Amino acid sequence: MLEPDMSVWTGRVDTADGPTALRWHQMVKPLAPDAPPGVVLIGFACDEGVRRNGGRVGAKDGPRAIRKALANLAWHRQLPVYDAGDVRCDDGDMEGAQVRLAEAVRNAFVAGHRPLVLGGGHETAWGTYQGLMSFWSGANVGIINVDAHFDLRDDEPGNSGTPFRQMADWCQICDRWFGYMALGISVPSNTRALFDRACALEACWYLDQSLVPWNLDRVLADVKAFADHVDCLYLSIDLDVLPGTVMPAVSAPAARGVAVESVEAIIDAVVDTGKLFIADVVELNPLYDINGQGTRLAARLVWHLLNTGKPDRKQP
Ligand SMILES: N=CN[C@@H](CCC(=O)O)C(=O)O
Ligand SMILES: [Mn+2]
Ligand SMILES: [Mn+2]
Repeated sequence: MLEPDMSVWTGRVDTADGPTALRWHQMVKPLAPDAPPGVVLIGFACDEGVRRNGGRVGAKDGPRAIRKALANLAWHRQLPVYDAGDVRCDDGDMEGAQVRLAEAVRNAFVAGHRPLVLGGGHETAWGTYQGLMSFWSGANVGIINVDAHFDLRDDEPGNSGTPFRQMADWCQICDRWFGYMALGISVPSNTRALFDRACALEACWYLDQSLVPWNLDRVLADVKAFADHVDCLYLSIDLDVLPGTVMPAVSAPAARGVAVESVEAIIDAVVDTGKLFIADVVELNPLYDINGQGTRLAARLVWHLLNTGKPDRKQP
C-alpha cells in the first residue's frame, strides 16, 4: 500500500463558524482498510512521459500542488475523500510506475471506492486505464478525453502523447470495442496523421472552437448519447485543454483553448450520466504556473468534479 503524506492537508480553521465550517484539510483522511466507500485520490508523480515526448518536465509535482490547493477549499460533500498517496517514477521506469498505478486503482475499486487520479503527464492515463480494465473486465467502457490533443501517437516506447493509442492497441488485441470521444481538439496542434488515426479508430471528437457555450447543447447531447452505449465511463481531463491564459501551468499551453465554463458543463454532463467510474486530471506543471493561478484552477476543477449539482438560490 502507498503511504500518503498528510502534511499537505493544512489550512484555515473557522472555529467561530461552528461544525459545518469545514475545509478539505479537515475532512480528507488517509486511505485505510475497511474505510466506508468514498473517493480515493491517487497521485502519479511522473515526468517521464513528458520527457520522452519532448515536452517541458515538471508534472511530477502536480499531485502535491493540487492537494495543497484543495486543502483550503470548502467542504460540501456527503461522502468521504481519502488520500492514498503517490505512485512515483524516479528511475525512468515509467511502465513499472504505470503498473503500480494500475494496482492502486484496482485496489481502490476492490475496496468499494471510486479512484480519482492526479497526474503526472498524460501517460498517467495508461496506468489509470489498466487499473480500470483489470477490475471492470467485462464492462463496455467509454473513454472521454477532454484535451487539446488526441494523444494517439504511435511512438514506442509510450509517452505522454500515446496513452489512447495504447488503449486502442490493447482493445484490438483483446477484441474489445475502443470507445473514444475527444473534446477540445485543436486542429493546429494535431497532425493530419492523428486525425486519420482517430478516424480509423472510429473515434468521435469536437474541436476547441466547437465547445463554445452557445454550441454546447448539441455537444452535451452527444456526450449523453455516447454514455447511453456504455456500462461505464472513464473521464480524462488534460488541463492543456484550457486557454493558456488561465492555464499556463502545463507543458503545452493552448493559444485558444476551451473556456472553463464549457469544461465544467462537460463534467456536469458526464457525472449526470451516473456512469462515471473513474477520472484523472493530468498535466499540471507547477514550474510554469503564474502566481499559483493554474494550480488553483486545477484544484477547482477537481473540486467541481466532486461537487456537481450545487443549485443557485433565487430570491423568494
Ligand atoms: N500529452 C500530449 N501532448 C501533446 C504535446 C504537444 C506539444 O508539445 O506541442 C502531444 O503529444 O500531442
Ligand atoms: Mn493529453
Ligand atoms: Mn493535451
